[in-house]
Amino acid sequence: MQAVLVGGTATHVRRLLLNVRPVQRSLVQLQAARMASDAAGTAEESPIKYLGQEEAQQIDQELFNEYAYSVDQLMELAGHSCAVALAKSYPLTSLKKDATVLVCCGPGNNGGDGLVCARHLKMFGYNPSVFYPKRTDKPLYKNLTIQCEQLDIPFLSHLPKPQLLSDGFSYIVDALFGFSFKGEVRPPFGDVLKTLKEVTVPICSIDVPSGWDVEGGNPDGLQPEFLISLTAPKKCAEKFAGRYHYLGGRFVPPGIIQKYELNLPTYPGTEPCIRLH
Ligand SMILES: NC(=O)C1=CN([C@@H]2O[C@H](COP(=O)(O)OP(=O)(O)OC[C@H]3O[C@@H](n4cnc5c(N)ncnc54)[C@H](OP(=O)(O)O)[C@@H]3O)[C@@H](O)[C@H]2O)[C@@H](O)CC1
Ligand SMILES: [K+]
Repeated sequence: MQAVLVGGTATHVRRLLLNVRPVQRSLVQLQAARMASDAAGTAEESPIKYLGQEEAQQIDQELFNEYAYSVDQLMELAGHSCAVALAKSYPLTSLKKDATVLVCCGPGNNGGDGLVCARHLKMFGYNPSVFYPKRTDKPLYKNLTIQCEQLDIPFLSHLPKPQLLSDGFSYIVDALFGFSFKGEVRPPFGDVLKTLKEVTVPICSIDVPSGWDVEGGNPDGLQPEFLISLTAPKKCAEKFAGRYHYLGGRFVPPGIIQKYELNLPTYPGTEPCIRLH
């Protein structure tokens, strides 16, 4: 705490810390740190942390097991932040082709984020379609699928050729694999990634560009124009050379931010996402 007791803030901060419950302390400490750096006027923000694969999975488990969040909750917030960041990058009025968007969903939670994102894009006035080749039997995914179907979001039975995709869609959301992707791509996703590599419209990746090693990236893989990192960027995001890099998933409790030294930027106002570059 010494580092944050600057100028007239010391007594105020001590009083605050005495009067709050332990779970609130980290919030107060975060705020105190901000007050201190504001007061000093010199402190530079530490750089945001880029997570390794194991660390990302550890945080994921901690959110569920120790912080008692459910997958549905976080997926909803994550998918919503993806749709908002996409709408900021590709405003409805700037799109031709009736604002058609294709959302490609994989078998895990990254695919679930894609289904949530598709639903919110529809609510925002876009015309999403979904390609979801390997479905999971769990109720969460079934429900997300029904919710999309009830909004008349079409599900494609196969992935069209690159030329048709480029002609038919304004951009393509890549929600195939996130931080649990490992090893060589297995069928049917090799063909899917090959097709996506050939399209000429922007590819927009959720959390990790699919087919990239979560830490090392993939210089021969997809080169998305847009990436939204969820919770915190993964190491591979250092290799992202596209136009829009967002951070979303504004649900990380201060305890986790501190424990893993995430150094997350401050989200503006009530925004669910923030542009990193
Ligand atoms: N707390 C958070 O941070 C939150 C995270 N969230 C989101 O969850 C994402 C992580 O989700 P996840 O853990 O379910 O894994 P994900 O990356 O979707 O992939 C798993 C699937 O891929 C498959 N698969 C793997 N490798 C493969 C290969 N080589 N070739 C082919 N298939 C392969 C694997 O198959 P299996 O090994 O089971 O056969 C499995 O089916 C994360 O990135 C973020 O988007 C938010 O929803 C909520 C908050
Ligand atoms: K992805």
